[in-house]
Amino acid sequence: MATLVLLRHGESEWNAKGLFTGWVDVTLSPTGEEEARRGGRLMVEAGVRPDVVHTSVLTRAIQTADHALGAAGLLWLPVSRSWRLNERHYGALQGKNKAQTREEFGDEQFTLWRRSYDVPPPPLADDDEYSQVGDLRYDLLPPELMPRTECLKDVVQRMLPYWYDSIVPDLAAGRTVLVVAHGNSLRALVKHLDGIGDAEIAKLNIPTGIPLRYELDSAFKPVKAGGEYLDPAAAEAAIEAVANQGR
Ligand SMILES: O=C(O)[C@@H](CO)OP(=O)(O)O
Repeated sequence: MATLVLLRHGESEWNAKGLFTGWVDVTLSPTGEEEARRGGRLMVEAGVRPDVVHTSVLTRAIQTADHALGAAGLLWLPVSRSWRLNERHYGALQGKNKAQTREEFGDEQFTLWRRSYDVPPPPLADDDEYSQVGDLRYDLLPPELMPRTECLKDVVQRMLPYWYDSIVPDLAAGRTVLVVAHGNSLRALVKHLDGIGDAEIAKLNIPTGIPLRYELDSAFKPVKAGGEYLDPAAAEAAIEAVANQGR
């Protein structure tokens, strides 16, 4: 049996403003920093002690890991980072207000772009102010892998090699693994873990800053579907709020 803990970053400055973020590298809001510290305290209270940490290369996930580990007295843990855990690239929606986008394009199109499995938003132009083309942290990324937009299916495809090549070996070695990432990269991982269907995944939302614990069997599949939030009541309310963004 292996323990995996998933943690979505705390509220970011753009979550607070209701903007589509994707690969834009925004920082945590003060609320998000506190959420992250609380996430660390929840792990301590539940007796969950990660041995290793994996984060995306986006600042909000890195800051969340640091705040959570700091609160848990575990800042010294080994950390690996990968672009494969990044938030879904939101294409031309990056930087746009969610409520305004819903008003402009209608609820059906908004929901399709936001939660469908295989409909990506239009691509983001390389010279757009919110493009990541030229960002130093992607220097070693083969140019053909650099996204201009992604649907959730694309995220599953680029995330799974990291799951199998980097996270599963840690679990197989008996380590408790903490993954600090994003709403949609974690939806992609949960879809894989729980075997959620392409249509059903539209209904799954992940709250900020609340650790989600999975016990995994020898095939690295959940012993209990859906895992367990370390604060289930807070998670329920926060999930509802994420689902209703833009409304
Ligand atoms: O803007 C984003 O990058 C994501 C997560 O904050 O938004 P959504 O939950 O709408 O997919």
